Amino acid sequence: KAPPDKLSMDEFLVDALKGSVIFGEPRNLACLAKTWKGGGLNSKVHPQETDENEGVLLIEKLKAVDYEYREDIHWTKSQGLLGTGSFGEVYKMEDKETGFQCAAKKMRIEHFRAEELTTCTGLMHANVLPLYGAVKEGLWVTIFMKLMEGGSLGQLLKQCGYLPEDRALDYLGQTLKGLEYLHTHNVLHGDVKADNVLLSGDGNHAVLCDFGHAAHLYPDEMGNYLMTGDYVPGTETHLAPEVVMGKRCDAKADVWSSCCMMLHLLNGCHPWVQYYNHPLCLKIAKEPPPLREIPSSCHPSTAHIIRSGLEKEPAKRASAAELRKWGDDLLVGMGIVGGLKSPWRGEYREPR
Ligand SMILES: CN1C=C[C@@](O)(C#Cc2ccnc(-n3nc(C(N)=O)c4cc(F)ccc43)c2)C1=O
Repeated sequence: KAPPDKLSMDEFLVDALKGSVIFGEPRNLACLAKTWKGGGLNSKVHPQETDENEGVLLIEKLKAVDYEYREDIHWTKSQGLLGTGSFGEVYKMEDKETGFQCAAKKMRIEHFRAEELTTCTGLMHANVLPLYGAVKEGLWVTIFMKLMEGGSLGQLLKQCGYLPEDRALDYLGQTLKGLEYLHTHNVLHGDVKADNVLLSGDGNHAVLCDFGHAAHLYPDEMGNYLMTGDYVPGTETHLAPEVVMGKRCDAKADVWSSCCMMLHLLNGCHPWVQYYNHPLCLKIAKEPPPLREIPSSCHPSTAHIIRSGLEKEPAKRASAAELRKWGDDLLVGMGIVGGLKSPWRGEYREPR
């Protein structure tokens, strides 16, 4: 290891942060998270230090005490399980000192990918779930985030079958706004689907969550921003052709997934599964896009948006920004400016 005066700023920061929980900056958390990858140093070198507690809290309502933030001592899970994300369970939690409530995703360190934090630290957008901090306690990593009382779009679909077109268009539009922001910050979400879109208590505000499959996008010699590193593929039914073919992919992979999600919202079932058996990867690579699953009752412009996002060639596929713009114009065209016509938890609709 380089002598202290030769450490980079980040290495210096991490050295100072190891073994403590502090109130700090997103950048501090990103640096520390990189040392948690692969089970962290201590789990191998010093197995006895498996209750070491370190991390960075990003909001003042989560209060570390004497550089510690431990479950059941400083914070506690309240009520039941909210959901299960990629490799983790999500709970409602409460800070014991402030009484502040938020959500917490807890996972074993072997399942933790530093990208889950390095991709979302420092990002702030109305349609991206805010990060409140993260701590490691022994061999567990817990990530804190804003509580979304409306639950996930996946849960909404289970309750009401499929969504009316105006609601589906509005949720797709909000998801595309979040994707547009991530893509301009060279982040690929990697697992866009209804389970990873969360809703406010009144169902009107949607945010993208779960960066467990996210990846940083880097420019190649041609200036295309491509994904590198160990991408863990997302949900099979929503994977883009270039992903199943193992090609290096770019932000357009998220656009394909967002339109697979739109088919799920409109039909109440995932694309492909009604026509093909597993493994679906071969079909996604070989077959034409699932355009026959676009409901015939859809507005022609809604069908156009989905077709443009389901182009098999990434270069020909629309970007998140283009689809979002068409979606906005369509909602205006449909006369939906002030508010949506259909209730957000309407009557049950038998999946098509
Ligand atoms: C910013 N950030 C930090 C961690 C993160 O990668 C995640 C996640 C994740 C995965 C699955 N599910 C939920 N999930 N969260 C909530 C909530 N916040 O209220 C929730 C509520 C549910 F009813 C069901 C699943 C839920 C959250 C991420 O994005």
